[in-house]
Amino acid sequence: MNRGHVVVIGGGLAGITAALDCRERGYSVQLVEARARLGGATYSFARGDLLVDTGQHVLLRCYTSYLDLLRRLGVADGIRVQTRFRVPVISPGAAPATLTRWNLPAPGHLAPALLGYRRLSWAQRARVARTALALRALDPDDPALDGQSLGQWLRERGETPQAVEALWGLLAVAALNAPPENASMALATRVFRTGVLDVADACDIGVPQRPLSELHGEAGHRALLNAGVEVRARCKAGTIRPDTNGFHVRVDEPAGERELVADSVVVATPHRAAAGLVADLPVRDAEAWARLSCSPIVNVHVHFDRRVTDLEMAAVLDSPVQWVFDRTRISGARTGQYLALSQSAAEREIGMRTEELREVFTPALNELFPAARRARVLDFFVTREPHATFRQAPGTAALRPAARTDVPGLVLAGAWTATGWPDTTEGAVRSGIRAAEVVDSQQRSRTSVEVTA
Ligand SMILES: Cc1cc2nc3c(=O)[nH]c(=O)nc-3n(C[C@H](O)[C@H](O)[C@H](O)COP(=O)(O)OP(=O)(O)OC[C@H]3O[C@@H](n4cnc5c(N)ncnc54)[C@H](O)[C@@H]3O)c2cc1C
Repeated sequence: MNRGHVVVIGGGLAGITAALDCRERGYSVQLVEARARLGGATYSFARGDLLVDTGQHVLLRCYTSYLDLLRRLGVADGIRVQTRFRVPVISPGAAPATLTRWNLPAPGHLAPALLGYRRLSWAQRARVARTALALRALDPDDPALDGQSLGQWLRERGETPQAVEALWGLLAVAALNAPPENASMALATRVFRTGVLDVADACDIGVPQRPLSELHGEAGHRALLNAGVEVRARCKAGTIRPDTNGFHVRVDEPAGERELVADSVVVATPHRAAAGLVADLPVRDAEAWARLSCSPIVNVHVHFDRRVTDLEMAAVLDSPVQWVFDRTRISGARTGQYLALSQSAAEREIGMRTEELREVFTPALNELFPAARRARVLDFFVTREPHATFRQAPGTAALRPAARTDVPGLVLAGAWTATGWPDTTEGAVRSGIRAAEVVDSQQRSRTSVEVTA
């Protein structure tokens, strides 16, 4: 049965999910993607003998929709989730600390680790416990929360700058790609409640064990073709024109320009591209989407000629390095050790040249890992994503649109839409699921009106 025809614009995780779900609901689907590959913001490239991910995409066990998508794509084994949350926290010249959870019901699962977290004084640890309980009582969907920053809220609870830096900020900067002073308290509440405080095992960290292009773009492409979706890569959507029967989508592809005709259109592009695509349509507040702005992520990649650390992953304090990941096995490196340093909210680093970054990060690694001083650097390179996420600042909840627009049949998806989640792989997948639900409910009500008319 064909319930109608859907064009999905954008082949990131949101578009892949929306296309698969629409197909499963009985629609014929075309997915158009401007680039030569699917996967959107998540991709890998070859450099020498390394397969490099442009960003380290970690997840939490509470990313249920994303993990379910990977099962549907047949690549669930490409993720390893810790059996129990454990993050080493290292800093130059100091004994490492560990953040971990115990097998206790929430929120007690974190109490032993907090008690043993030597980066904070006893008074600071007691304060953190009280603050965590207060945070647990907040509602992430409360619009008032979005008016303030995590930093301000923590200060009002008496959290010291050291506790913010060594604990709250450590997690928030990575999760929200924003420092606590610029992070929406509503999104921070979502991260800390859903990801850390409410359910004991929600915080277990998952790390992709295969390059992201394999996990998302290639597996997604295969699954879409198997499901019967027509995938048009190198196909950039230009304008969307509605008529009485649906939509005409003008696309530009290597063979030339053409028009696709659809009953429904899902726009699953980043927010600025989406605003451009709907600019001529009566979609309320589209011009405000630009105010979501962007936050950069920079990854510094260092390939040593030998092992310099046994850590697979660590958070770093008192150093320019934020997080370090051992990518040796996953990248297929044949010699030495390949580390990726992931720098979120990288406003400073995004404008620095590779040589300048080398001058900062080589000594920083030497301080963290003494074995690095004797190692030779085989390769040092940088990947910069200036538009990695939208700026997850106070006031952005009001700017994030719902999937349903004012134009029936025109539906939005993308990690930047109003999922209630931060700009994450989980948010992207949830937005795709929601977009397919809206397409289906609108199409059903339209066809039932036509039948009764
Ligand atoms: C460096 C980096 C690190 C990250 N780390 C993490 C992490 O650790 N954990 C986490 O959960 N999330 C992380 N994220 C965020 C996560 O990658 C995104 O939230 C998610 O991938 C967004 O998916 P999306 O489908 O909404 O958008 P996108 O992936 O941006 O996909 C949109 C697609 O639309 C296409 N497009 C745009 N315009 C057009 C057009 N006119 N016609 C056709 N196609 C078009 C684009 O080419 C793109 O493929 C990170 C992101 C980056 C960049």
